[in-house]
Amino acid sequence: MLPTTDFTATQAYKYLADHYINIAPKHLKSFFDSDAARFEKFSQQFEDILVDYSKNRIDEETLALLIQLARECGVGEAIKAMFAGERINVTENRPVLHVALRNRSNSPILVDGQDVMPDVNRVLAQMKDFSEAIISGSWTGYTGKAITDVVNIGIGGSDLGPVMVTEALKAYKNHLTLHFVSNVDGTHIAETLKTVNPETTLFLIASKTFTTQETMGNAHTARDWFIAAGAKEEDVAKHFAALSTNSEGVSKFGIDTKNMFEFWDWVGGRYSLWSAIGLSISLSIGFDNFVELLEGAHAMDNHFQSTELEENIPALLALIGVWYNNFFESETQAILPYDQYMHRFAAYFQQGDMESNGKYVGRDGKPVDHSTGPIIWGEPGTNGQHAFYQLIHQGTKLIPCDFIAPAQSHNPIGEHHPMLLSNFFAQTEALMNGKTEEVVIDELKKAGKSEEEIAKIAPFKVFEGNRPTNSILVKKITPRSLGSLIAMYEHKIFVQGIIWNIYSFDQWGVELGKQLAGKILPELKGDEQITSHDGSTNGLINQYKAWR
Ligand SMILES: O=P(O)(O)OC[C@H]1O[C@@H](O)[C@H](O)[C@@H](O)[C@@H]1O
Repeated sequence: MLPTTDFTATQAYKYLADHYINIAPKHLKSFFDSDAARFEKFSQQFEDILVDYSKNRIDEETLALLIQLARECGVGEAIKAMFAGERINVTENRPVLHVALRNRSNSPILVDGQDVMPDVNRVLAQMKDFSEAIISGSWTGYTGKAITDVVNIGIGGSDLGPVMVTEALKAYKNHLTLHFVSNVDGTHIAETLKTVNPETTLFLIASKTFTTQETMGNAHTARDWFIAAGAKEEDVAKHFAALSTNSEGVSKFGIDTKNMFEFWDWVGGRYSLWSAIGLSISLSIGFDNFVELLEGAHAMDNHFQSTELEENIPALLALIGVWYNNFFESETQAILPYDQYMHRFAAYFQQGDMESNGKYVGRDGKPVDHSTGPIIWGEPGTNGQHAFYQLIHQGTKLIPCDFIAPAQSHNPIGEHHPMLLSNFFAQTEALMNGKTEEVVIDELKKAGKSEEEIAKIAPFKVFEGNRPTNSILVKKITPRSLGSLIAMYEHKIFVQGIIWNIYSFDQWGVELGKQLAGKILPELKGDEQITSHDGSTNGLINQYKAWR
């Protein structure tokens, strides 16, 4: 079971609080000035991924204390408990075993004495056969034509992972066109259906619970559209498949359970892209590439499981995050991929991180007395540079940033990639070093400005720097390296949840809004005035009724 250590009561926390007083006034630049080997000391390479965390406001003592903190909080024991299939998702009484989905070593993982690997392998084999049949065209639609378009209907974890990965690995994509419908806003499904042909479209209804309002609404609309186009009930089997844990719900919807790709309640929605939920990935890039993605994640799992904390990449990233979150009191964490294909990576980890660690109740059932999960955000470079980097460079908030870039581009056109990478390198350097007043004045003098002009403008051109970043340089974004990267962030989130003494694998916080929407929906039907809510909610509903 997981420990319930109050992390602010640990010895290491107290040491870190004192140590922070020494580190806070130091400029990041000075750490490099005083240690020629800093890059070697504060970077780790895992396969084709180099993680450089040397541009952080840490020294060797900081890391040693953070590692002591991890030990006092039982991170090592927690890792063992997760991989052993213990029910560490206590509030839902479930194990947390997305690692089993990519357990390529096939070593047994027991849940209640039962090895889960035969089931995992069975569904993988089913995904392989299905993907091959669809891709090769041997699976045909109701008029005998091969499938050309795949529409994944799902939301949250049943959407974001497949979207992010199929986009990130677009360079590996085959002839199938992928579409993703998530929003219950009718516009999403309507605009998608305009672009596809019922005879050649496969719908994947992706929902762990098969009860999610948005997904069920979109799935029914897709089915009605399919039938209205001239297909018969019995044709549904050729065009609809379900990715779910709920076989009863799937049959009720009218999908033959032969077309159901199963997963299990020990797979969290936001950790499910490795499961049957990844079928759209396998269809888009082929099953062999999907397996490569799993292999990459498995390699990172092995690293995470067997490497001492001092060299454990997910743990180190987690600890550095805790340092900023709880000692520097930074509120957010930016994820900035310098890779256009990875344009949904930050959005994916908004769910991954914020749904996991956005909690104020500790594992002891009491409100915590410290800050927990950060606000995750980001956009691909260089777009972000021309939008929000101003605040990162000169704003009043400390924003730790992860910069991610591939050394090799899938589209090495002219000078584009060196241009992109020059920005990747320049930004972290600029954020660290800043620009002193002296340099600014010198530049202005050289530009022929008068003393008076210089005095007026110089303060605005100074950058204080000292802004921390991690740089994650990947040789190339391949299915394998992407798998490792995703797993790296998943485990980082896990370690932080353990340290913050919260449960990272439930999501009760999304329930209240759903419940209230369920109550409000029938109230929207008639024309009568609504008075059952507070003044604001009543006023808004009644105005909606007047205007619709
Ligand atoms: O896959 P399902 O059951 O339709 O759920 C979709 C999403 O539903 C949300 O309510 C949950 O917060 C997410 O974690 C989940 O991924």
